Amino acid sequence: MSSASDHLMVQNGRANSSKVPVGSGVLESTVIRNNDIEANQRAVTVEWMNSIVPNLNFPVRASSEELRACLIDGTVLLQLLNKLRPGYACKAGSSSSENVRKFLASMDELGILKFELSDLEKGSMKNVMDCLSTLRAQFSYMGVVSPIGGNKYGSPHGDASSNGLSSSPTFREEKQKFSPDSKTQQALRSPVMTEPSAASMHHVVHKFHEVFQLKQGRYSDLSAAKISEMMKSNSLDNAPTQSLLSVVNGILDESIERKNDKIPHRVACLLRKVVQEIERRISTQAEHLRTQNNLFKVREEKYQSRIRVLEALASGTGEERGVVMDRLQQIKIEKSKMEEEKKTGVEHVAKLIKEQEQRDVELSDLKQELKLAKQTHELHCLQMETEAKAAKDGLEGRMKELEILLEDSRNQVRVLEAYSQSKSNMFNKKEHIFKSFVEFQFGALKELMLSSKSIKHEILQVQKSNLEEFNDLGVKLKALIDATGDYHIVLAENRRMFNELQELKGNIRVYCRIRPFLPGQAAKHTTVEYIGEHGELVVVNPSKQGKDRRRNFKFNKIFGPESTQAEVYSDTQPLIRSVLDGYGVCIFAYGQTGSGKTYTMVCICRHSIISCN
Ligand SMILES: Nc1ncnc2c1ncn2[C@@H]1O[C@H](COP(=O)(O)OP(=O)(O)OP(=O)(O)O)[C@@H](O)[C@H]1O
Repeated sequence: MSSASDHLMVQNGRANSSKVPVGSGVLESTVIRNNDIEANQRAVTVEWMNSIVPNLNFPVRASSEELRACLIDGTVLLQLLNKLRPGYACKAGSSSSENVRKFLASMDELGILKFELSDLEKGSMKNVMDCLSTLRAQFSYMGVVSPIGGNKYGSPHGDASSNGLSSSPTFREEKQKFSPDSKTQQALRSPVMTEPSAASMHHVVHKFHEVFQLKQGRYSDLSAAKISEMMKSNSLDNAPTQSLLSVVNGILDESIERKNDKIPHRVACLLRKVVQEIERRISTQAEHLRTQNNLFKVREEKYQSRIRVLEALASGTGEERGVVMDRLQQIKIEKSKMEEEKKTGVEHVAKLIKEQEQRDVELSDLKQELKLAKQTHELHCLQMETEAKAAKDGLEGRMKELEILLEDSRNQVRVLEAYSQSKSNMFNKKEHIFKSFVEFQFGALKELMLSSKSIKHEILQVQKSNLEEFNDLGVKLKALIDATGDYHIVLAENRRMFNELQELKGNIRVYCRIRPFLPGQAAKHTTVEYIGEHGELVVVNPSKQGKDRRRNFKFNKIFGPESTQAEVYSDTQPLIRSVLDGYGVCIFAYGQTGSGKTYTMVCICRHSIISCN
């Protein structure tokens, strides 16, 4: 047992052995001792929980609130229960209260005084710790037969002597070897070995059904090896008591039926083993009952001491009365404080009532505002509905228009698709034409390239021939240039000679041109009598006599009435050449009006333009 447990036992011993004195000091010391006992009991229980639930490591001297925080969700309680009752396999639920209820139901099943859910939530933790302490004590001291085995598979409540086993010589001999005390101590020393788990119990039951119950009535036929195997294994220790009793009854019935009072040796050994096991369990159970009895005695002593304390208080001395008066004074002070708090509370309530009235007024105002807002909102809703209806109608109309537009658009799309298709066909045709054109152009280009090559070749040949011709022409041109030089010299000489000839003809020359009669002139009577080849002119004036009648004139040349403009120009043409050669020349006409000056100089011909030219 742990140190905490030892300490608890010492404290329990002191509490039990001490006599309760009369007076408040005694009361206080008793209360303190009871508190110490509870604290130690709690520490032992916590240490026991730490040893069973893995990784719990809860502080041994934890406070009530710390314990409450640890146990409130019920998972630790269910873990504890699953460790103590492996076959129970109680899973944690969705809520903490569900877990705690499962644990409490299991406590009901085990017959342990349980606590209430409210105790764990907000009440005293003492009831909780008492329950856990009882659970610890039950599983620690019951040892051999667990509450599960006892309840589920039958407990050895029956008296062993009733089966006649106590009268058996074999039983008496073995009973001396395996006394209850030694077995109990063994059970207390190794509770795990003597306490069958649910899983092992199930296995053993199955095995016993196979080996014993299925072959009931034929125990004598069991082989020695089978019996020794069963006796060697520890499965007999873990077997349910009901099965063990069934085996004993079966063997005894078999022996009675045979009526020869002989039991085979191996069956007798098995019988002895089974009886020893039953005896051990009975003794363990008796030990447990004694332990429980002691616990109940301890509790009775505790309650007796409390009763005595209360009686001492009830019949206390003057000193106690003083203590009581002091206590009463304190209570009065607390009462006055509470009355003040109550007064403050009343004022606070009045204040709250006023505030509530204000809130009511505000609430009524708010209700009015809410009503107005509701009406406004309803009007607004109606208006909105009207607008929504109008908008809906408009949207429907718009939808119809859009549908018509959509249909038009689809038609246009179809037209455009057809147009696009025709365009595409046209483009394909054009592409085909263009390709053929390009091919034709490529062919033509090739022909052109070939012809270009031939032309280039011809040009080169022509250039070659031209070069030859140019060379020949150069030679000829050189000869011509030489000849031209001679020509210029000859020309200059000729010009010089020409001008000299003009000078020889006379620098001042007088020509006479006789105008013919103009059409429409009445008297066509001429006065020119003679025109000589070398410029002689004879004019006759019939109105005069003598030498004035005939007058002779001499000119460089005379142009008669039949002379043309060409004839006049041919005689003056060399003068123009002299002008070009740089000589000064002046030609002017002289005569009376209408004599033909302009006609001769300007050459405006009215009748014979050709002749003028
Ligand atoms: N040789 C000619 N042959 C025929 N007609 C001529 C000839 N000479 C002059 N005429 C005619 O005579 C007319 C007068 O000629 P023109 O005007 O040349 O005279 P003019 O001397 O210039 O006169 P004016 O001094 O008044 O200017 C014109 O009608 C012209 O055609």
